[in-house]
Amino acid sequence: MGRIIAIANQKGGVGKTTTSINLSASLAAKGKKVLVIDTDPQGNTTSGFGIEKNELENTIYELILGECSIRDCIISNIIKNVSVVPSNVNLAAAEIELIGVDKKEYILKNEVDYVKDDYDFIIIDCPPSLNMLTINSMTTADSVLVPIQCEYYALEGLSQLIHTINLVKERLNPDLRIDGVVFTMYDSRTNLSMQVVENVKQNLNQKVYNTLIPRNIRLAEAPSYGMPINMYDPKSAGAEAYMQLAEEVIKNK
Ligand SMILES: Nc1ncnc2c1ncn2[C@@H]1O[C@H](COP(=O)(O)OP(=O)(O)OP(=O)(O)O)[C@@H](O)[C@H]1O
Ligand SMILES: [Mg+2]
Repeated sequence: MGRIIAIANQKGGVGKTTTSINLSASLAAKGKKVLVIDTDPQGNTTSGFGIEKNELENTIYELILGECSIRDCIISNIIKNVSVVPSNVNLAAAEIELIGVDKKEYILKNEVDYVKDDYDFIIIDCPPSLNMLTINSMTTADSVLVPIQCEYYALEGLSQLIHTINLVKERLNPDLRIDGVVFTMYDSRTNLSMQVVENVKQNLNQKVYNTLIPRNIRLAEAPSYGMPINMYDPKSAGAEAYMQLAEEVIKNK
């Protein structure tokens, strides 16, 4: 049965999508079957895998509205061992269209239940907010992986995120746990990065992954070629880091 990990932090631009794409591709390179679910109307995970996001008949939007089933919107093996539930800007309207819908917190979970035995890992990229899509992702997930950018305001908003995770756990998904924290855009040349890591370790009583994702220009370039880093530049520091993270995630059962 697949392990379902939501990649979440309501802070924007911390590396959720970069981690979703490259952790998934690295797990796949290690022989794991992976489904990536894009729940962000920005659709960056979708386009990051080279999918033309505005020409899709079925996306997570249709799935959330009950207009298609999950199998109708999965794009299979976009790269070897990676399948994608795509998203695009249409999803931005879902929040409003869900007003008054019964049990709307469980829509994604009910669909993922049909396919979770088909995969070793299901990775859900969350939008930068604590909205109904993020709640759906957390209701679906076994655990939440929190990317934290190595910058001065890193801790800001984390208590709110943890509060949300705890609320979902209490009311919607009793088995939900925090998988761990992963530091992104780490710059070994600056004291700031080191300080952020130390600060978070001291103040946040959570598992911290040993892998530090470096700030690496190749990671920023890869999406414009529609490729994960291990295809775009497998020898880059970014590719190596995400491979190492994948290994840690596999061990962190
Ligand atoms: N390790 C890294 N090194 C260099 N650039 C990075 C790295 N990680 C992410 N980036 C770049 O930083 C920007 C934000 O990253 P990303 O889109 O992954 O964050 P996000 O948390 O998904 O953002 P959003 O909250 O908008 O969904 C992107 O331009 C991305 O290419
Ligand atoms: Mg994103």
